[in-house]
Amino acid sequence: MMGGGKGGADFDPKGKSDNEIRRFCQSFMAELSKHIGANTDVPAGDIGVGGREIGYLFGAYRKAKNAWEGVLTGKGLNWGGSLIRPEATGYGLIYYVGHMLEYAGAGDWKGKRVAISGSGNVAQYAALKAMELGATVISLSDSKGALVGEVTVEDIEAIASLKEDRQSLTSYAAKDNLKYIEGARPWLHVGQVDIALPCATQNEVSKEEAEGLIAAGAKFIAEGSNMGCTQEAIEAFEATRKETQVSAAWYAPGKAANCGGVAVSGLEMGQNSQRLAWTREEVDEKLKVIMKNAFEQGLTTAKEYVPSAEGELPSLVAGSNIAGFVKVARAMHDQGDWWAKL
Ligand SMILES: NC(=O)C1=CN([C@@H]2O[C@H](COP(=O)(O)OP(=O)(O)OC[C@H]3O[C@@H](n4cnc5c(N)ncnc54)[C@H](OP(=O)(O)O)[C@@H]3O)[C@@H](O)[C@H]2O)C=CC1
Ligand SMILES: O=C(O)CCC(=O)C(=O)O
Repeated sequence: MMGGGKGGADFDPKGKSDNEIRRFCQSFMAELSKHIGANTDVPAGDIGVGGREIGYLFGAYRKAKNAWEGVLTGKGLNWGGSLIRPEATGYGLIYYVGHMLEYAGAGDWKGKRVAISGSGNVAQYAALKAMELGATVISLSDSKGALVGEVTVEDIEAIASLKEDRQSLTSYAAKDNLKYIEGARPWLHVGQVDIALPCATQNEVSKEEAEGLIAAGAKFIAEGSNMGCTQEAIEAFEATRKETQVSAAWYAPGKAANCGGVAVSGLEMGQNSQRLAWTREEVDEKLKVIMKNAFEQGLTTAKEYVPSAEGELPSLVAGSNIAGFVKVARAMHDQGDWWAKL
């Protein structure tokens, strides 16, 4: 969502036909269209909302307003969408963690064991990019259970088409490489792990799971999901970060690590305004630059504001929070919302 708003509905698409979903989206937009606009709040996909739903919502908005505007992102490519928007959150997460690895002297993605939760949009593209860069993905999950084992590109493709039909992983006829654990999240079942990427939903890593991940060797934890880790889990990671760089677990919050999605939504709107369509390579390059900046801003702001011991990895959660706060506070100051002599 571009703008200050975020919203949703309690309509459960599971077990509904595409036509029922279409009718729901049209009714929903009959009211929502009064509150959004290309320069107000611009909704995008999120949990349970992908290209199909954005299409139905966009069509209903266009009819309600009798106008084609760049409102709603994640649009189809032949009606105003941007290349790389579907991939952006997952790819961006992997680019962001690439900078964490490099800064911490841990090399690149090659040979890393990566636990991922979720099996929707963010999880699928994070897994594909991690594999492309030489990592081994050792889990996926959904709201019903977890798949643990070495995930292949063919697994992701099959799961993507199953998820398109709103099926659960229970109906994935896993081959010998994957074990399905009903009712479980992956974190305590993956064995030795280097990187953990929560990519399903909020509060999906508890304190005990954070401690289990640390004990299993996880050194890098970055949220693809919004608020994926509980506060207690974040505290467990942050405590380890401070103790020693050798065994530090370095945590990156979703507001920085998953910003590639909203950033490419911004690029989609930019293209809509210019009536242009950039190539896949152009958008991917811009996404890489955006993720590098997001990492560096969090890092340098942490160094500026948070005292740290010699050799300690800077707190990306503090740095990203403070960077966001300072940006908004300065803009509000300059626009006269508050005053103090700076
Ligand atoms: N899409 C985007 O561009 C962005 C998404 N995000 C965040 O990333 C996360 C994933 O979103 P996205 O991939 O788009 O959504 P999807 O709907 O494509 O996938 C969501 C995944 O999470 C699982 N899930 C949903 N609810 C629960 C639950 N209560 N417990 C366990 N698993 C659950 C789903 O399982 P099932 O299929 O069984 O429902 C599915 O595997 C969300 O936190 C979202 O806000 C953040 C930035 C951008
Ligand atoms: O693309 C967007 O505008 C928002 C994506 C999203 O769901 C998020 O950043 O939480």
